Amino acid sequence: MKIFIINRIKSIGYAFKGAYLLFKKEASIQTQTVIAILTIIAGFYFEISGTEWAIQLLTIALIMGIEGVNTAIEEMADFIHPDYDQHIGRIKDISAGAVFIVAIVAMVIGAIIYFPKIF
Ligand SMILES: Nc1ncnc2c1ncn2[C@@H]1O[C@H](COP(=O)(O)OP(=O)(O)OP(=O)(O)O)[C@@H](O)[C@H]1O
Repeated sequence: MKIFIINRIKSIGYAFKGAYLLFKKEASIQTQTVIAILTIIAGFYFEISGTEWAIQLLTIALIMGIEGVNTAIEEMADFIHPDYDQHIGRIKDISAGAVFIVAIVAMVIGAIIYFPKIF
């Protein structure tokens, strides 16, 4: 049991290190952080409901989480096969496509929440 708890604490430490690397190194995550802060400010300004807060925060977490996974896939692809390769290109395109899908849905969710409050 003690070993289990120590290992879990170590895992949290590794996860913190990974999140720190993402925020420090990845321009796309930095951009998304700025957008997330702006939407949180907008949430307070327009006094969105509890449900809208939950959906907004979930959307922010989803987009940043999937961007983190995309970055990890790109890093792994570059490590395993640094040279140009059609398959690596396809893997990276599919990974970027996953981020794109979430980003489109996030924009639609933003429009559903804020359009009625602005217009
Ligand atoms: N080794 C490779 N072989 C073939 N095509 C590649 C390779 N590396 C990148 N590409 C192509 O270039 C695109 C961009 O790849 P890249 O790794 O620069 O990602 P990115 O989205 O620009 O990420 P970031 O902005 O985080 O660096 C890929 O989606 C793929 O189409």
